[in-house]
Amino acid sequence: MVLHPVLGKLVSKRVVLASASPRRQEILTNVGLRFEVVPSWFKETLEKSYFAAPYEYAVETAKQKALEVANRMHVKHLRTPDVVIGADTIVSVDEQILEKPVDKQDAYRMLSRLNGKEHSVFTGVAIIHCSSKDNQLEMEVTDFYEETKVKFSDLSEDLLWEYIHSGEPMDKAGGYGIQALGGMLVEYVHGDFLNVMGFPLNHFCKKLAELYYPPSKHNVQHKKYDSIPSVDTFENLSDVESESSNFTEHKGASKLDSSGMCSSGSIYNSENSSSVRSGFMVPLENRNGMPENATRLPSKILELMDGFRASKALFVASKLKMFDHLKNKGPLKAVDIANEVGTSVCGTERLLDACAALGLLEKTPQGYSNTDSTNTYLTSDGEYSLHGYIIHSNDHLWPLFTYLESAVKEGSRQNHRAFGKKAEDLFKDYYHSQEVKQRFMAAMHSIAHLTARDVATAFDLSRFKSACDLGGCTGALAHELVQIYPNLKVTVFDLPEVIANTSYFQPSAQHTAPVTFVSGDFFKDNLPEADLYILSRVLHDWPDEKVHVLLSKISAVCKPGSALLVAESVLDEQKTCPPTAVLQSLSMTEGKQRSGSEYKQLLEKHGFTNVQIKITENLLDVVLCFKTLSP
Ligand SMILES: Cc1cn([C@H]2C[C@H](O)[C@@H](COP(=O)(O)OP(=O)(O)OP(=O)(O)O)O2)c(=O)[nH]c1=O
Repeated sequence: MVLHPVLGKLVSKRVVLASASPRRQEILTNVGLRFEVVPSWFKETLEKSYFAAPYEYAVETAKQKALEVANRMHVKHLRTPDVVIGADTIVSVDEQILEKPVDKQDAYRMLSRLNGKEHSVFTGVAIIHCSSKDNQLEMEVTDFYEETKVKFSDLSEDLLWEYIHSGEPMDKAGGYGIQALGGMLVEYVHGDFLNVMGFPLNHFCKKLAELYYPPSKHNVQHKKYDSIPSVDTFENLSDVESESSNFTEHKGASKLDSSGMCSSGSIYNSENSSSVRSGFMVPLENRNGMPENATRLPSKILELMDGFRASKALFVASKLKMFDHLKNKGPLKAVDIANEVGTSVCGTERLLDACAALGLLEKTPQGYSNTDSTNTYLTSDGEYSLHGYIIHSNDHLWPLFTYLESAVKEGSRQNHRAFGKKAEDLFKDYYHSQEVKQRFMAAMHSIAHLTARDVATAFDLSRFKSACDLGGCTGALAHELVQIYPNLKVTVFDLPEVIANTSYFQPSAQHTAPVTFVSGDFFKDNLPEADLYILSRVLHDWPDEKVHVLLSKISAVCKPGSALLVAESVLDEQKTCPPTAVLQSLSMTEGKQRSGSEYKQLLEKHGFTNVQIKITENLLDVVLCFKTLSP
């Protein structure tokens, strides 16, 4: 999917759409972007005569909408978003700006002006990247606009009034909605249709590409970002990715303080095709080479020092199912939640306040309520719930990490200290305790379900007729695959104890081809036949020797032209990125996280060639390779 790598840059960020427009929400949701909606309170009352051109008004309004939300979220809830997106759509005819009609007469006035003529629809968009430094909000603003020309046919008075009485014009710029009944009024459209609906998606993706994939130093003269970057292969992963990993190093945005003032001095300077600004913060150094702000609190370090408290607060609130109660009954006071879950009122209040401080809850005089992303990810029954993984982190990983010091000294797992059992014995518990098994499967399911779409679409797999997901657990990836590739038959192959417990995790309404579950041990048993084998989150569990055994087994059953898809978090060549994968290594299992070149080497050794790696930035990256004639 071509757009995906660019939008993928937003996956790990807290994205807020500062707009109440259902069309904007729909356009961004349709392309898989996950975001919170916080409608802006900015009143659209800027003095139009101050703007030289109509689009300048739309851009400034979009910017003010986004700034208002960024500031409000920072100040009111101490919950600074990473990215805030604002937009404003206007219709312009004869140099006049038309916004939403205030009543039916106003709608009639607007539609009559548009009747039989061509007009322009401008949407201004502001993308604000926020960060909080010593509790001060810092913002980098990028803005742009898109113009689409629309021509109305000659329309009769009756038709105009009939349209107005439909109620459709009232919440739309220019008094019409091209995407619904209003489409009947339109003779032609020149330009981006979605721009008329309120959000120029294509230009937005190009702007993100400029921000996240800036031209490299070497070819700055030649590289022009008028297209959206597509799949990163192993060969071309190098400089663009590494140079773009830290947003604050990018040119192409203006830096604002929380008052909305641009540090370069200019508050308004928009161009259609680019918005290159100056004004980057460079740490000042005094003569001794000591950063001048050394006496200010180092926020990153403080954040890390407090990280364990934050994690535990999240774990405990999840374990006590506080987010579930709030989803069903919120807003609730601390005393109500304490009564529901059987905890102390004072302890509950402190925990809920901590969750609010961490941005997981909203606190108002009416009580506490979940944020949108808490409803989506933290309640136990949501489709994209991470509850299973959080409970696994609390019950299994937390005790292990308590013994990290011994783990580092001894270079081995600490299961015996954390659980009084050796790792092998603990593993047997998974088979004997139904509760532990379900918890572990729920944890694996959470991650597999959340990453399934990215894994399934990282490469075009439509050429394959059959796939076998080795260690595919609950079938979360398999179900996504059959949905995306209707001609693909997918088999999940996993241990009998796992397969026996998959029914709980199956999607309730199955509109797609069913997935087949087969029990077996991929080290010992024959593998089902397939054109495409999948190993998702399997290889990092095993040391190289075991990986060789498994790969040679797959290679032996793979016919030439068949492929192997590996989904893992791929480390950079320095092995310091991404941090989640690097931190996971501290569990000291006998397996390990590997870099792109390590995966390439392992796979090539077993006759797999044309190794391509796609960095998805959503926990799991994807490696695809093909079996050649002779290993
Ligand atoms: C011209 C046209 C506009 N529109 C809509 C897009 C925008 O939602 C709306 C213009 O109003 P806006 O002020 O841009 O947006 P909004 O009020 O809907 O939301 P917010 O201010 O919270 O961001 O008109 C259509 O849906 N179809 C059309 O054909």
